[in-house]
Amino acid sequence: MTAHNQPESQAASAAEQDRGKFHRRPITPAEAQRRIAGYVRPAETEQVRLEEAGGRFLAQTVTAPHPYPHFRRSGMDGYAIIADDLLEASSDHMIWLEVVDNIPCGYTPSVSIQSGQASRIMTGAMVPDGADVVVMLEMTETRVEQERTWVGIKRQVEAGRNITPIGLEVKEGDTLLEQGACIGAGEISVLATFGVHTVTVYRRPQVAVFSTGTELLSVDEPIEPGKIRNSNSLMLAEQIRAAGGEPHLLGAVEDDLELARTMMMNALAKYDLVVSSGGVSVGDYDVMGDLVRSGEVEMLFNKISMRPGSVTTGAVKDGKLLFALSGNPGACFVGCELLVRPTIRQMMNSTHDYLPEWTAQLGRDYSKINSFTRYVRGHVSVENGQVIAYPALLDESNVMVTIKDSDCLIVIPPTTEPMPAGTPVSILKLAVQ
Ligand SMILES: Nc1nc2c(c(=O)[nH]1)N[C@H]1C(S)=C(S)[C@@H](COP(=O)(O)OP(=O)(O)OC[C@H]3O[C@@H](n4cnc5c(N)ncnc54)[C@H](O)[C@@H]3O)O[C@H]1N2
Ligand code: MOO
Ligand SMILES: [Mg+2]
Repeated sequence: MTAHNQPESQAASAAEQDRGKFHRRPITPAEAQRRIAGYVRPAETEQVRLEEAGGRFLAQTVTAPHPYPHFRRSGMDGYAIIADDLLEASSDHMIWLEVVDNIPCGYTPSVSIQSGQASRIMTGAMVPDGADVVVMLEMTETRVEQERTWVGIKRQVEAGRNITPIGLEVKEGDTLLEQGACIGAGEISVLATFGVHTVTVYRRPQVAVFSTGTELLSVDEPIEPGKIRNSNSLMLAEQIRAAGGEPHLLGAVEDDLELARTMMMNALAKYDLVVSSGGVSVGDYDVMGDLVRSGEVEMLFNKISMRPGSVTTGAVKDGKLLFALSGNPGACFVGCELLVRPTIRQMMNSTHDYLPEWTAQLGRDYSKINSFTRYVRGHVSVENGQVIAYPALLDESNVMVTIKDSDCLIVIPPTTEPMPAGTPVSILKLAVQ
């Protein structure tokens, strides 16, 4: 359908429809986030092998079944002895102790140490009872006499040296990892250490992604006048993956209410979360805006006092959330980072659901004034110990190319004055690969 062959019945009610489109009540970004959070349902859980758990979110709290280390551990290759045996040692007075055992890693000592004795011991091996210090091999010399081995030491050593006590890192019963922790290399090391070889994690939220726009070509199609390739769907899929969700690319539909309705309803029925791009503003073919207002879904908001993405729309149907993001790539990107990413992470109980907020100095003047909060894409650098955030030179909602150069969103509060370089600003750090 083109603007020129619009049916008459539609034209007749255009004025009424327009009123519904225009009179949107903006809510703050924080209020939009709060409303969404009220509808987040936790994802189901599943068991995965530890080697496949990277990037997943723990659905169990893990406590330590034993202390770590669980035996007194030597930190050096050397001799386990009693520190008091060296009280008389000095550079001109070598103390000789009899070597009564040799303890490699993985073995238990065969004897306890008595005064006058030493056990040769390796790094990581179990320190024998009685010994309270391990003297490094380099500080010793040995001699063998009548098949008995002696170790000589010329220095005093303080008790406890080179012995890691039981439970130094972790006491039995300590909380190791909280539910909702994202499993990275450090977490895997902890879980492996304590024998957790299968982990209960949240299922990745299954997120449907589709775009609306008669102008959209798929990525493999040649360009045509008036048409563009559908970059938002793939961009969103990557953002969703990075947030911990599993994207499902459903393609694009033309700006047709029925096609969009079918796509949206099918997506809502099949997936945990639905994210669309395009068609949420006030244009004649902005079908997602119309759909959400139609009452078929419960609208949570259709205007947020932010730029880009002021027309970002949120809705819920049968307990499932729908995000109708703006078609403009910049607004689509920001809407996903501010609203979709936290939702995915909240579904997996993440304590780090929202983008981390830092304080920085504005790196160059920012002259656009607005009554809405702006989330300006930018990049951070540290200069003379100060975090500086440089706004992208092209940051309009419809600009695509500078998204890739950004590692933060600079928060410019509503203002009537241009903001000079050096002004303290909040920035939201983007998780850059
Ligand atoms: N009269 C008004 N016009 C507009 C307003 C307004 O308040 N009054 N708001 C503007 C703002 S702000 C934004 S943001 C956009 C929102 O547009 P829509 O969400 O309705 O998106 P579309 O109209 O479908 O497309 C906008 C733009 O984005 C391109 N696009 C769409 N989908 C994709 C995609 N999948 N990949 C790449 N690019 C895409 C599309 O071709 C358009 O250029 O409305 C303003 N207008
Ligand atoms: O949604 Mo538009 O991006 O407010 O600029
Ligand atoms: Mg539009």
